Amino acid sequence: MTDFRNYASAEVTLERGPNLFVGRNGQGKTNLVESLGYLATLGSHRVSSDAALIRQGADSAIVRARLESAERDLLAEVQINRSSPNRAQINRGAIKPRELPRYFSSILFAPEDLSLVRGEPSGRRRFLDELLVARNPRLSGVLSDYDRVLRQRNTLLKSARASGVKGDKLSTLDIWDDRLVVLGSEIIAARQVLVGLLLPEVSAAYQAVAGDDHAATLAMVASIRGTVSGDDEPLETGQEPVPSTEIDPLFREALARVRRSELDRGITLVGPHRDDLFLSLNGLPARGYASHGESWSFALALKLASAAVLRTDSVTGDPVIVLDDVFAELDRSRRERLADAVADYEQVLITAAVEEDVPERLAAHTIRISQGTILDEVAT
Ligand SMILES: Nc1ncnc2c1ncn2[C@@H]1O[C@H](COP(=O)(O)OP(=O)(O)OP(=O)(O)O)[C@@H](O)[C@H]1O
Repeated sequence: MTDFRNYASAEVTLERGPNLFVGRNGQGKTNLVESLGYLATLGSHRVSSDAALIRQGADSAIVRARLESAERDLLAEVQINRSSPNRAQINRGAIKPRELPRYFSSILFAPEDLSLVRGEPSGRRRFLDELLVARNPRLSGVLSDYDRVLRQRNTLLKSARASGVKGDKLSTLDIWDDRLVVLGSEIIAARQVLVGLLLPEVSAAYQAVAGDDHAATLAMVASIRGTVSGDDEPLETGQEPVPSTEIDPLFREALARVRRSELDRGITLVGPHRDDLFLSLNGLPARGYASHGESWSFALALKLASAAVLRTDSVTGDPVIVLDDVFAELDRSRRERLADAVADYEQVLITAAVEEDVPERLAAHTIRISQGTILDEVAT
């Protein structure tokens, strides 16, 4: 890392299996794993803009990683720039930054994950979309095109509202509707397939971390079916997937149905940006019903399930598992069960302020961090 967060320059060697980063609060443990997360997702789990990732006073940050697996040995690099587009390289050859996730995958567990269960639908949509892109980087283009069309369509709806609805505005709206439906249907279909893959993994992972079978399930709730999720009210039920050939016509019908309200409100009311992932435990919605401990187990189960899905079909092989500050949040038995659940992943990175919170078998390679400096590496 160069000029990444509080690191002026630092280099660290990671071993196969577990690597534990320890240090007092605010020393740079999370910053370090965040830099690797950036290579995998081109984003941070803590901030939505890149500016905070660049060291104060510097113009750009660089993250460079040597990625080694049975089949290949790559040098991946990303330069995050304050005032020009980011740049990326593989083996010193330029690539588009958005292609990086093709080469490296990682699943990050963090205290913020609790909001996957208890928070707003937008967090669950982001969770699904990051996993979609990790499995199929081409979809990042589809997702960003959809966002662009959505913004433009909303602008048009607002201006139609302001100026009184005229015929020419409506025919332009029809063109945007078509783009919205084509891109949005692809996203809805891909999310449904993903949820189908996650489903068996989530129930197994929940049992593995909680030690109980609480019948953890998940299902998409599609706004094109008429179930629009309010951002603050928990949903009461999930739904069967929409057959893939029916998504496009259902989307068009839904747009026709809500057109008047859309023109009144100046926003797009149906589409994948309004969908939710419904989570339930023992037949009850997890959001609003599950206890704190159950919600944590569910959040961990979602992340473990993502890792299991990536491991079976990603060209990048096992995702690197990153457990950022999670052990402090868990009771002893869940700590042990989480350690067991990640034990057979090729590489696991753990951060902790209190070393004793982490099960001993994960402390084989311990790295101490203080004030943005990698102090020493202790092999125990
Ligand atoms: N862009 C930046 N430039 C300089 N310093 C930064 C930047 N971003 C964050 N920092 C500093 O990094 C430190 C936080 O590091 P980090 O979040 O990695 O802590 P941590 O070791 O994981 O701590 P904790 O155990 O509390 O989670 C803070 O002191 C913060 O001021």
